[in-house]
Amino acid sequence: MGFPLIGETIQLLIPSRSLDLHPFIKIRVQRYGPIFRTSVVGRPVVMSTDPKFNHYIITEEGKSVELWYLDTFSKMLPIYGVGSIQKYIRNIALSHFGVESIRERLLPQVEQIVQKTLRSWSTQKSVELKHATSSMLFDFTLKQMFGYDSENSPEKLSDKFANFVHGLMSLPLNIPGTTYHKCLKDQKEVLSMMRGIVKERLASPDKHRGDFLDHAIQDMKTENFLTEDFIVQLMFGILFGTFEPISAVLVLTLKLLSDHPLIVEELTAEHEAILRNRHNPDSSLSWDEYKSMTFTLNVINEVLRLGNVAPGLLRRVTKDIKFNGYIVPAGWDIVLVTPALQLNPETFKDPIAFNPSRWKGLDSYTISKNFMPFGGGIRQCAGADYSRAVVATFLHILVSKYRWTKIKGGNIVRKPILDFEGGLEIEVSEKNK
Ligand code: HEM
Repeated sequence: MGFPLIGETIQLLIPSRSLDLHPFIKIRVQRYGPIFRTSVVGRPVVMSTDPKFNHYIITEEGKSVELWYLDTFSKMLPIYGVGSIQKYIRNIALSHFGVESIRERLLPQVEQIVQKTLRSWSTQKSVELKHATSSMLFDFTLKQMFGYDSENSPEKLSDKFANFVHGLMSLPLNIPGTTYHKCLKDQKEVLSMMRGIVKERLASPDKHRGDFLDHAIQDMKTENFLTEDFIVQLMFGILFGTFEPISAVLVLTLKLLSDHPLIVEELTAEHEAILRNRHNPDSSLSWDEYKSMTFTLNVINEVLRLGNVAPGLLRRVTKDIKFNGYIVPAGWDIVLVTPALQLNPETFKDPIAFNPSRWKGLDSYTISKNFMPFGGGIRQCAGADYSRAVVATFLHILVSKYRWTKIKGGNIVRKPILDFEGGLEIEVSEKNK
């Protein structure tokens, strides 16, 4: 359990520079077995790499466990709720970013923003990918939510949001000059911009745009918990879900692809075939074309498996849990270490190798039990399909129309959230120029 109060927090936060399972987990699994206890950020915690226990806990949501996030996260992102609030958030997110919306509306719009972004990158000497993809996703998500127009916005709000995200993992010391202080300040500014938009909409209830914000305002008539402040926090929370993980996946994809030219060739062949088979070469990406990207979707699965963007699922025990002769008492926290399953050599041979072709041989049962980049059970990510569609569309335009080379960076660091030291700088140019 480590030292009094801080427990083993420092050991957990020691950065690891590999895609492999964090040494904190590896060492303890070797020493104590697949389920062990520790103390982190002043809390007693059980960490599990055991598939059976993990699945059991996922099905216990709302019975003997509930969602838990680190105190800094829950203070800054108070929106991830329980019960009817959770259902509401899930449903509204799915109705704007779920499969139906992707098929009916989003796919061509994502294609357009990616085309515009890549065209602009191709005019620059170099692009820092994490910053540039985050900015693209920020502008696009807010455009979907309330028609945000980044080009005519006086400030680069995506930079402020990036500072906020960066500060979330810093020491929570609110003193001028600290990262955390800046994080709170930037969060306030983004929230204040959103609050202004919500107020404007509430003041002109007759105009209907049919977007996310209209939907939420409409629901204020039936859902008591939906206040002006709740809607602002809701949009902020969904923005966070989009901004950080998708950009991390995009950066890791390009980092891994730049190290594996043969995989880029196979990917390019798939996308050139899609373009060749099109009746109208100017038509936009269709749902059927997206669904036909078998290899691309294997590349994305492989990146999600290795990336482990969510380093675990966090739960708090509300009623004593008995498992294999042990008791996890109420009040303890549980971390389901899903990366351990995704990097298990018995399921994924040579687990650290980037090998998208491995997915051809995996059956759906094995996948469902061992691959959980988007969580599982009733809390399974509402943005999973959208995230896959964004990455696939990005790859479609990139490999069919552009060339890129890595200039520098792409050094992986887990703290324990995936990051890239010094970012990843690339140069992009149009293929036919
Ligand atoms: C690569 C991108 C993403 C990853 C890896 C990811 C991962 C996850 C994970 C692991 C969970 C489960 C958390 C838990 O059980 O504790 C989750 C939940 C959630 N995600 Fe995502 N996410 C991604 C993108 C998105 C996007 C784009 C959206 C919004 C459009 C989104 C919205 C949500 C929501 C609303 C929940 C909560 C669901 C609930 O509590 O019912 N996510 N996500």
